[in-house]
Amino acid sequence: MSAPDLRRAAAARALELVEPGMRLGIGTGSTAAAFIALLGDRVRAGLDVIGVPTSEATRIACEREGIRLATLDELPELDLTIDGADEVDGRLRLIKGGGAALLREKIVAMASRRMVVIADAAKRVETLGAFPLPIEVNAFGLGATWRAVERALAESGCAGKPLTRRLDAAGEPLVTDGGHALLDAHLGAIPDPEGLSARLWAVPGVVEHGLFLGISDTAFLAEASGSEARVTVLSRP
Ligand SMILES: O=C[C@H](O)[C@H](O)[C@H](O)COP(=O)(O)O
Repeated sequence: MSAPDLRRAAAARALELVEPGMRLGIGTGSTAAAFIALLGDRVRAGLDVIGVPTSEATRIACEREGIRLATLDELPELDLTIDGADEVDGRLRLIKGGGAALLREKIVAMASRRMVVIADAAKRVETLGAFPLPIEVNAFGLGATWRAVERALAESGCAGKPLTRRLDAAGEPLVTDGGHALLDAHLGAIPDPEGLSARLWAVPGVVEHGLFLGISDTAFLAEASGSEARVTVLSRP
């Protein structure tokens, strides 16, 4: 059972939630790409839905599949967002942004009545933080914001942990779809995600961070079971 097979299994389970006429938030990343491909098949078979993409990459993928798209200006309320995650804990708290799309992903998820996560079961963790936490920051005053973020991390019990600037595939500083820089906090473990979230939001220059807390209510997690994929449903307690 390959990783793409597991992603497809989780995506297929989420597709069962999609009903005709729904306004969908459409996530970013390799698992969301599997969902977009399956949704495209359904759309070509006659399913009428409209989607808001969470990144330029997703917009292009959806257009290729013939999925009707809108902006959040046109559709400020969505029924359901389906998206991947980099880590999921037992309370459905997430780290997202491995693909640099966290800002649009959070805006779209918050505009949705429901956000459902699709992921390989390997993304399930006991404690968030092994995956570097992405922090999107305004490029103006980056040095000062960097220092302030380090202080916020230290106050949250994550002292002395390295902060790095995300680079793109060409090795240049990455610029997000929103025109911002991205820092990655290599924390190992986040003892208090809610506290860290509040401290990061208090830093001028921080545009958004990759902690998604209290946003998603369900995760479909796929793992190999013999030659089959088994999808486990994780619900927020
Ligand atoms: O910015 C990207 C997103 O948060 C992705 O949903 C996340 O990184 C998971 O991506 P993948 O499904 O490729 O593991």
